[in-house]
Parts: sequence; C-alpha cells; structure tokens
Amino acid sequence: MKIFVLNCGSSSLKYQLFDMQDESVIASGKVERIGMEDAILTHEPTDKEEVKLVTEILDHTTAIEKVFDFLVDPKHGVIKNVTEIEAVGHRVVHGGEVFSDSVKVDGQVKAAIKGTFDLAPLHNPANLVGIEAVETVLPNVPNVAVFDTAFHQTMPQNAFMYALPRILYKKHKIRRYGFHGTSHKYVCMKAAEFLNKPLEQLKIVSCHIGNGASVTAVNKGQSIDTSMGMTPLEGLMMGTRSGDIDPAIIPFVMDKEDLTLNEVNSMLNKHSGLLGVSGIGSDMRDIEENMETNENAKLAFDMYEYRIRKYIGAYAAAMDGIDVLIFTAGVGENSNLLRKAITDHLSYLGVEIDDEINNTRSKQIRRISTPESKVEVLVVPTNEELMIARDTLRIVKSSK
Ligand SMILES: Nc1ncnc2c1ncn2[C@@H]1O[C@H](COP(=O)(O)OP(=O)(O)O)[C@@H](O)[C@H]1O
Ligand SMILES: CC(=O)OP(=O)(O)O
Ligand SMILES: [Mg+2]
Repeated sequence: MKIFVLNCGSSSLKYQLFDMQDESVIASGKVERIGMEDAILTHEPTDKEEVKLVTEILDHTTAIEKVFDFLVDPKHGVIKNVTEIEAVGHRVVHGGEVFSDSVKVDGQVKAAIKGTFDLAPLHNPANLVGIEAVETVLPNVPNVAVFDTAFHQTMPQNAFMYALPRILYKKHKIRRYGFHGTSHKYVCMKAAEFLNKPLEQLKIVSCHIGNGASVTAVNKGQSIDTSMGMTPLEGLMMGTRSGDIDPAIIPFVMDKEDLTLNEVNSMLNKHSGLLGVSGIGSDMRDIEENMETNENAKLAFDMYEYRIRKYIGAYAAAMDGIDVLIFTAGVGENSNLLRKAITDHLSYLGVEIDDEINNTRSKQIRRISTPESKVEVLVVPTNEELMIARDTLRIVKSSK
C-alpha cells in the first residue's frame, strides 16, 4: 500500500510517499514560501534526480496539486497515477483533549480540529487546509490525522494543570498539552528495541531538540510530563521561541514598549530564543560557529544547554530516577558539543559519555554512554513521517 504523508505549516509543507510493504520512501520533498510569487518546490524521488521549481504558488491546494503533478511526471515522477495513493496521513499539531489517538478524518473530526484553532493559531489552520486540499485533489482516499498532542494525553492532572483559577480550564481548556508526541513516542520505542528491554520497564527522558524543542518524561512507555504547555512556546529555549519566562514580563513589556497582543506574541515566538539572545540567528550551527569570538553567541548556547539540563534533572525527580536519556531531532542528533555540555553536568545521575563516540557523526541509532554509565545515553534519529504513515495504515485497516 502506498501512503502519502503531509506536514503542513503556515507557509510551507513537507511530504513523503511511502511504500508500506517495506516502509521504504519512494519520494519526499517540500514547498516553501506558499502564498508568494516565488514559492520553491523541491521534489526528491529516491531513485531519480532532485528537482527544484520556483513558481507562483498562492495557496496549499495549488501546492498539493503541483506536488501530485511531480509524483506522476514522466521525468521526475515515481508513480503512474495518483490513484496509486491509497491513504494520506496528516500531522496535526494540536488535538486538544479530544484526541488521544490518531483518527480517520470525517466532518466531526474536522470540526474538532477547527475547535482547537485558538489553541494553536500558527499550526492547526494550516493542518486543516492541508486535509481539505487533499480531499479536493484525491476525493476518494481516506485521510488520517496524527496529533502531536496525543501521546501526552496520559499526563496526570498534577502535571497538566496550571495554577490558575480552575474556571479557565473549564471554560477555555487552558491546560498543558505537550507536543512532538509522535517523535517522543517513536524514539522511546526505538530505544527500547535497541537496548533489547521492554519499554514498560524503562524510565526515559527524551530530548527532542530541533527548531522547536521539548523534553518529555516517559515512564513505562507513557508520557507523564513534558516541557511544552498549552502551546509550543513553553519550556526550553528554542531557535526563535523564548520558552519559560515570568508571565509578568508580558504586560510589563506591552506597557513599556507600547506593544499590541499580536506584537508581543510575535516577539515571544519569532524573535526570541537563540535568535533573540545571540542577535546572530536561530540555527544552532551559526551559534556554534560564532561562540568562540562572540559573547552573545556563547551566552545563547549556555542558556540553551542549561535549560535542557534543568529539565532533565526535573524529570529524573518526577520519575524517581532515569534509565535512558535520548537525544533526537536536528540539534539533538547532530550537535556533539551540546550533548557534551549537557551530559558533563549529569555525573550526579551516574551519566558518563564516551567522547570519541559522541564526536563521531552517524545517521544510525547509537549509544554514546560508556559501559560504566548508570544511564544509557542514546542518540536516536527521529522519523515523524514514518510514524504517521504507520498510524495511517493501522487506522485505515481497522476502519475497513
Ligand atoms: N550539524 C548540526 N549541528 C548543530 N545543529 C544542527 C546541525 N544540523 C542541524 N542542526 C539544527 O537543527 C535545526 C533543525 O532541526 P529540525 O528537527 O529539522 O527542526 P524542525 O523540524 O523543527 O524544523 C536547525 O535549526 C539547526 O539548528
Ligand atoms: C510543535 C512544534 O514546536 O513543532 P515544530 O518543532 O515543528 O515547530
Ligand atoms: Mg520538527
């Protein structure tokens, strides 16, 4: 069965086409700058040459039509007809309290996704547009929604409630939800497999450190706490997001700088984090390159690392110990410097890493701790798209 996976952002989309017989990727790609005259579509067929198209793409439906054109293109295509696609899986960032598992999309599901627009204004509208665009282009194919929040629905109340007046939870569902669940779930499963131990026996701290970043405490296979909250802004310092701050700063800055709600939201989500502190950029590679000579870059790195380390300590406390520490996503998989800086300060937990292995680049799952280390420290490449494809297959099969 061929399954198409779509991850729609507000101005971009990423896709992968899988052959589920052996879970191989037939093609992948992305469309950036949707809404502009010079949008960029990059299509990467596994067995053919990559192709880039710069053209006007004003909305997601057009973007998806163009992607499907490439999938069947005589030169760059990988399938004869789009009808070969039997199901489509969508990353939906916010599932609110309604969804604790992936679901087949119908009118009710779409209404529920709409109902969470307020909780994830940057992500969910784009995700729904993606679903509706596929419905237009492939009207008879089942769509499955896979939620970032689903894995965290096992969090206990003491972890997910904010110490705010209770009425706000009742009226507006203001609580912590957590994100990157698909990734945290995948890497924990992979780690247990790699260690040849049942997931149900492990206390895992999973660090998904990408552009967006979150740490999750996974006890016996279940998420019991995570650093992101009602929105993907809480917790760690990120590429452009502030993470935890004193909430009193918001009205203070609005008053002093005469900022509107939109402006302060944009400051916290798009102009803070590594970018805001370093003044250089949001990409960890740029921070690392400048860290020796630029003290703001050094400070940004130190703050970033310190926050992750504090959350690891907090989650060791939450689970009364830790057996496995996982690093994943763009920064977590690639930055040996960051992993070293964090783990050097975890000796109180019995963490010890092998510098040589940590410094070796690889795309494979690997152990970077020494045989003496009391905690297994692993680098696990994440694969949210594969997880979405698997869930899509499971849901489509079970609904037949
Ligand atoms: N070699 C590297 N060293 C340090 N950071 C890296 C390296 N390669 C990629 N990154 C970081 O990974 C980030 C992207 O991570 P990714 O998980 O792809 O994010 P997202 O899915 O949220 O866009 C980039 O912003 C960059 O900072
Ligand atoms: C939820 C979230 O932060 O996603 P991303 O890392 O893709 O920005
Ligand atoms: Mg990501």
